[in-house]
Amino acid sequence: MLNVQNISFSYTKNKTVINNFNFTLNEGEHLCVMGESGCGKSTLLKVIYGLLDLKKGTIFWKKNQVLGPKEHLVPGMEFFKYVAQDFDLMPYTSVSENIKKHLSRFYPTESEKRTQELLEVIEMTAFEKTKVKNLSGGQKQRVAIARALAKEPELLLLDEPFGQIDNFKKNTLRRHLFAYLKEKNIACIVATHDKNDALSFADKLLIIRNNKIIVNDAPKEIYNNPKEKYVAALFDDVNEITIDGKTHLLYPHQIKVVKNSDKKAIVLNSYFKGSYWLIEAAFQNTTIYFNSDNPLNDKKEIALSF
Ligand SMILES: Nc1ncnc2c1ncn2[C@@H]1O[C@H](COP(=O)(O)OP(=O)(O)OP(=O)(O)O)[C@@H](O)[C@H]1O
Repeated sequence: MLNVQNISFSYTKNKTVINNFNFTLNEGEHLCVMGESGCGKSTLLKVIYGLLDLKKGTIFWKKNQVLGPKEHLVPGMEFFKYVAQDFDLMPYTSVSENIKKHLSRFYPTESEKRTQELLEVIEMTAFEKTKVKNLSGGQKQRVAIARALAKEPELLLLDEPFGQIDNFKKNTLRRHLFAYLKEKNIACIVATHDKNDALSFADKLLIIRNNKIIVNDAPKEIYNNPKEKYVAALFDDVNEITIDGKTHLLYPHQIKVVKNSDKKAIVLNSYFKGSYWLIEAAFQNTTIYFNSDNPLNDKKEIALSF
């Protein structure tokens, strides 16, 4: 189990980036870390991997304490792997050599089998002989993930793992990768801006705001009962609507157009979203967003139900 206890970290004296974080993660569990840009997601991964020295607190993986560069000559924990945003690969060697570099040369058959297995997970079998320098950003990102998995770490730390990968590939890669991690009982922590990483695949979701953890729970709980607008806005457009003196946070799919109601709005815009339209409308001195099967005419008055 990963046990993060009362940790704090700052790069400079007067600005704390991680302020008293506490959480645990079991073996094989999958945690997503979300929050606005600059809130400290990447820093948290680096601290857990042992690349930075903590100001306060402790991190343990089972009985082993994670130590920073001050106390650990070669930074980075042996049973962890960390894939940074700038995946540092060997550009002049092939995709399969990059993966194999981390496998034992004494067992060539095993090593080849494992490389093939990982090439399949990242859907790069066709590129096994291609030099890394000739790959696209997204392809390099996939090779970096396979390389990190080569030695089967106990904990995998991924920083925006699908940031450079197109939607089509991203969806299959996510499914393959997270199923593979579960099958091998590899725990993982993913720093992401993408709600799909969290909602469909994470066991737990941790949300950071102003350098503090504000929520740590199952993604479904957080999505269904967002504690504040900041949290709901990580998943979708969110409407803050006051009804009878009480403020409600509503996602666009929770507002419907009806024939009659006392809640009237004026349509401002309709945005095509593929399988539905997102309607922008003026309601009680504020702008709201909701979904509709069809576009609505600008300036039209409509009745809504929440
Ligand atoms: N090496 C550094 N030296 C000083 N400050 C840094 C350093 N790296 C990051 N920071 C600052 O620490 C804060 C947290 O940065 P971090 O990269 O962890 O955020 P993040 O949540 O991962 O952001 P993003 O989502 O944009 O990747 C930011 O204010 C950033 O400017």
